[in-house]
Amino acid sequence: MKSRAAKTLSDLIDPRRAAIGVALAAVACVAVPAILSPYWLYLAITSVIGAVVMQSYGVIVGRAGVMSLCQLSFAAIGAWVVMRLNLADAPGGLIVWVVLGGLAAAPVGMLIGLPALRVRGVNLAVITFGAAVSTDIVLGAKQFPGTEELKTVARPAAFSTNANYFVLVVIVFTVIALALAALDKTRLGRSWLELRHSERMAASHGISVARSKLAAFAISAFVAGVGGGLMAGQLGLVVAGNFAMGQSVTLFAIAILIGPHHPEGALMSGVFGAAMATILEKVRLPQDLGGIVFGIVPIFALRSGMSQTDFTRNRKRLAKARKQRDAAPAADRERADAGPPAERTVGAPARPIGTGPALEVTGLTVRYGPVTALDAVDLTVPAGAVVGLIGPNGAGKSTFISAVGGFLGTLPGTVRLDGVPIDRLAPQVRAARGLRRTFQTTLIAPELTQYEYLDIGAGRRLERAEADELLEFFGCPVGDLPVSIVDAGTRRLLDVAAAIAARPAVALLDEPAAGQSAAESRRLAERLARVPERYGVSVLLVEHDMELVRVACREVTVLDFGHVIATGPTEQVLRDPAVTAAYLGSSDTADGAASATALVTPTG
Ligand SMILES: Nc1ncnc2c1ncn2[C@@H]1O[C@H](COP(=O)(O)OP(=O)(O)OP(=O)(O)O)[C@@H](O)[C@H]1O
Repeated sequence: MKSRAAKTLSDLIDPRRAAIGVALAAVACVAVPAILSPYWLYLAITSVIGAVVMQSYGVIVGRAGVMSLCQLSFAAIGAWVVMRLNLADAPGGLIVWVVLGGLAAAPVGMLIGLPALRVRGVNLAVITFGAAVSTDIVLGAKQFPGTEELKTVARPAAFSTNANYFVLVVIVFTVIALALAALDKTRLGRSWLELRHSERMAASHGISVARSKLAAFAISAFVAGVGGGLMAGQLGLVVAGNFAMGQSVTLFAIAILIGPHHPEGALMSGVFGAAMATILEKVRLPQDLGGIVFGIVPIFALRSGMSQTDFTRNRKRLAKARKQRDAAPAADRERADAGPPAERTVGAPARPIGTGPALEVTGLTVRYGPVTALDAVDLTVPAGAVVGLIGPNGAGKSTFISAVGGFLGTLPGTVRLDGVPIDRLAPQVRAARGLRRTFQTTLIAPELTQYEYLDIGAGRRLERAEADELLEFFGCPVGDLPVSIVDAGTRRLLDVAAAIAARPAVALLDEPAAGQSAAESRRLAERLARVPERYGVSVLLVEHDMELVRVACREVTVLDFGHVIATGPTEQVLRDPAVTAAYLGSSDTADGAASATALVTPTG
């Protein structure tokens, strides 16, 4: 049986899909030039080149979720390089020039991507639009090389006719589509998906948000540059108007609407972008209608939160997954209800547990303006322990997790992991060093499957047996189910499994039992108590469920208004009158009253 861990080409590219894609491309290469008149063939070439440019939107907008409005500026760079090399009769010919054009655009993409490290959303859109405006101004003032001399771009002999040039652009489109599909399966591709949903989640899995975004800008600029170069090859001479900033915005709207991160979406977008004006002309409708349609329709896509191709693919995937789930043997569900297997026989070995504290926090202070959320908090998680962090609502528990995880920047106080100071490190570096966290609100990308999410968490490709063992242990349905069909409570457990999959020194778990029934919560508590011995991971557990805390934690620290009011063995701390008083102080909330009752009435 083939191992999941061995990353072969067929792991990166679905052979069936790739074969279908290549076959369709081959049919198009034969049929389109044979069927279409020269006019429509020319339009078909324009559409496929448009589709290549849209593939660049597919990377930056569709995959990474970054609002970029200057993709045509990158295309202009590609075209410029091709025209310059053509004017100089540089060696290599058009195909080499096109690649060089893409390579020239990539660093410019990274440069424009630098502000994206600090700003996002509309602000970033404005910055990228500024780049498009600057390109417009520069191109308006300076002509493309070769236009004065009227030296048109020389096509290679094999692609000199339009019929053959169509074949070339289809090949380029197909190669890019296959390369991007393979990239989707790599850690970089998955990191884009996480970025699109939550940068904090990505950082918590050890992913560098900066590197992933810059890579998205560079790759998307490369693809757009290739598109621009092909455009120069098609037209012979290009002018500033071919890359107008307004066009960049229209293509962005098409990207949001159609979803060019899927090959069929890129093609549809290319056809729309290139042929819309002609179709309107043919049916005798005013050209302005195109602009109005592209202004209004994306609003619907934004409201559904999905592009057209995502919507269609999602529906198919959900239907398939529901069938898969309903067909799951009853035994599987029963197993989730029973206790976990006594011994772990698969997967990576447990992390060796040290002797000193796994996590040692001293004097940690966090202020949000006038609110002191944490005031010189000390807390230790001994190696091999599950320690509870409890306290009424607003006590500072989540702030503590974020602060220790590095999500609130550099703060007063020290944080040591396995004896090594980590308090000056970025969140993704802390995660990579062995400090993982989960969030109160999980934002797992619904496009992922359970296995894919565990792979992201682990930072490596897990064996199927190892993935199933983790899922089973934490009470998730076993198998590679799409995340979109598992309920919110199960997603939290999946989050915990993904954190543990990385074998960190310490996992900070923020209310993992929220959304679980009392019985499920009890089961989770029993399993969490066994995490150190089973996986070698020490745990800090934030919870409101006192029954769970009692079963899972051997020690507890209690926070109230950002101060530690008690710390020590669980039962002793829960009987502390100061702790009960802190909870009763918040008994105006249902949570506080319930927790205060649970503190004094152990049910274990
Ligand atoms: N981003 C923020 N800006 C300003 N104040 C904040 C922010 N986040 C938290 N706080 C405040 O800091 C204090 C601690 O909040 P925190 O969310 O850490 O408490 P908690 O113990 O996790 O509460 P809960 O149990 O309800 O999750 C509260 O007074 C809260 O209002």
